[in-house]
Amino acid sequence: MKKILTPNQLHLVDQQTINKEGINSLDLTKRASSAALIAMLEDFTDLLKDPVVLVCGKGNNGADGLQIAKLLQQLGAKPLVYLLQSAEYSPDNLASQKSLADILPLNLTEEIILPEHGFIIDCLFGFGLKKELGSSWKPLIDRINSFQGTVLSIDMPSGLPSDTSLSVNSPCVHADKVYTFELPKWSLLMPENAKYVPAFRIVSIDLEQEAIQSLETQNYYLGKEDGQERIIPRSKFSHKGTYGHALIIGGSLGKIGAPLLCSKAAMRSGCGLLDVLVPQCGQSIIHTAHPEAMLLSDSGEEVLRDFNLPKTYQAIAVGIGMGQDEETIRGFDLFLQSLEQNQALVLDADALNILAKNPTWISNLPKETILSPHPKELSRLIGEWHSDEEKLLKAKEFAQRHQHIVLIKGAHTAIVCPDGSVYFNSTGNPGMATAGSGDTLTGILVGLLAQGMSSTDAAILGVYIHGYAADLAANELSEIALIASDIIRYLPKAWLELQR
Ligand SMILES: NC(=O)C1=CN([C@@H]2O[C@H](COP(=O)(O)OP(=O)(O)OC[C@H]3O[C@@H](n4cnc5c(N)ncnc54)[C@H](OP(=O)(O)O)[C@@H]3O)[C@@H](O)[C@H]2O)[C@@H](O)CC1
Ligand SMILES: [K+]
Repeated sequence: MKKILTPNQLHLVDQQTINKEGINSLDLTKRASSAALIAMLEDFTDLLKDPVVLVCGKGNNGADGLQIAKLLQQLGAKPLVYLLQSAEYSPDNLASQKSLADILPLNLTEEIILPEHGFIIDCLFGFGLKKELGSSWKPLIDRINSFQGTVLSIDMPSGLPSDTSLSVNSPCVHADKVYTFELPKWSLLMPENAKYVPAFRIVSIDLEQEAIQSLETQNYYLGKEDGQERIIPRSKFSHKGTYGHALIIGGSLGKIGAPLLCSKAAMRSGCGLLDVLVPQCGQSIIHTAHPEAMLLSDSGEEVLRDFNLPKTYQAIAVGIGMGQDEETIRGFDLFLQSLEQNQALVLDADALNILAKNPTWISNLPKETILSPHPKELSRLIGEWHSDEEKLLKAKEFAQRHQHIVLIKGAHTAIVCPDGSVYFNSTGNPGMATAGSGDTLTGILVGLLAQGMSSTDAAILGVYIHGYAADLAANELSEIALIASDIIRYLPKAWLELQR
């Protein structure tokens, strides 16, 4: 997994890379620039043929821009290069200026000339931005944002501080894509910054891994290897008992689809045996639609009432489609009280709503329960927030206080752990914003927990593979047409790909 570091830490890693390799800062800037250009050319082949304007600042982000301009010239392109007028350029910036013949002066009072189409490469500020940009920057940033072509930002969209969220009123480049060096930056992952960063690509520049390892952080970005290394291998002499017995509790009249999706996803994630506890109205539905699952009977006709568990389970998921009938709430309370402290548990949907209304019941949850709320359910649990940062802080405070895992679902779902670590997911797409998507995640989680995985590992692998299956599905079916059943349908492919 990749660490998410602060600007000071990033500077340190740059410095240690320079020291360890015995190179100078300009060498690293050149390396970064050519890596960024290669990535941009892979994504936008027209970059060599359409008009390109580089807008460069006075620091090393600007130096990157000047070096990219030089490389573009060497490839036969004729980019326009604007450089911010300043009395204090960084040394790399000054050195890079020398290698370019035609540099146009950029000052905040004069409008830059832009072509009708093509590209702007935004190199005004990278992670060196110390605070939000003042209003004097607004005309220039507005001009860039009014450009009809494609805006590519180097390292950061200029104006977006890398380690905090931006206040709504400060000027900031709305990039079409950001090419960020080596490690993802905190603010690129915040949903409220989506308008500045609709997409980003991490460009490796071979920074010193030892230096990165030595730095402390609680924030991580998940990659494929993090999913891969958590996969449970299946042994030749194993049997269904080896892979755990899971239980799914949920459903109510009109909402039997939720536990059905959940149970299918659980078995498609490798658990050996699965029981489903639904009210009577759902039993034949589950039996017919998911013959691999076994049914437990509840005396409730339309809603769950008994929560009567005849045996013990390696993992239980509860809440999906359950509703909040008085009888269900009473049964759920008794169920919580009956749980062993080491019971692996996932709570979703109405289980969370009931908990939010009865916060003292939270103390009955086994440690490291995974809570998988959608945003409304999350706010009922942790209270309202005014920014992504506040949301994360509140979720973290909740996770640490109660020693549970809280999922903040969305683009880059955050897995907030009891020790304060936060893992941001890298898979998934907007096609997942559809009914039943959360039920499939809960199914995957309980399926993994049943196999004996720790809650943190199950959350990391579960969230990753859920998004990965949805990405494979969207590639073939489109984000628009994607439905939750497709995520389950593509789980086998996702597991195969992840095992490669
Ligand atoms: N060898 C390396 O280090 C490598 C670095 N790399 C590249 O360098 C970038 C980091 O470079 P950087 O540290 O020079 O910072 P950068 O983002 O260019 O901006 C700093 C300038 O902005 C100014 N400034 C700040 N806030 C401001 C504000 N609110 N309003 C106005 N001005 C403000 C600040 O001025 P000051 O306040 O210090 O006077 C300073 O002049 C990084 O993102 C990556 O692209 C890669 O090539 C890999 C190798
Ligand atoms: K930039």
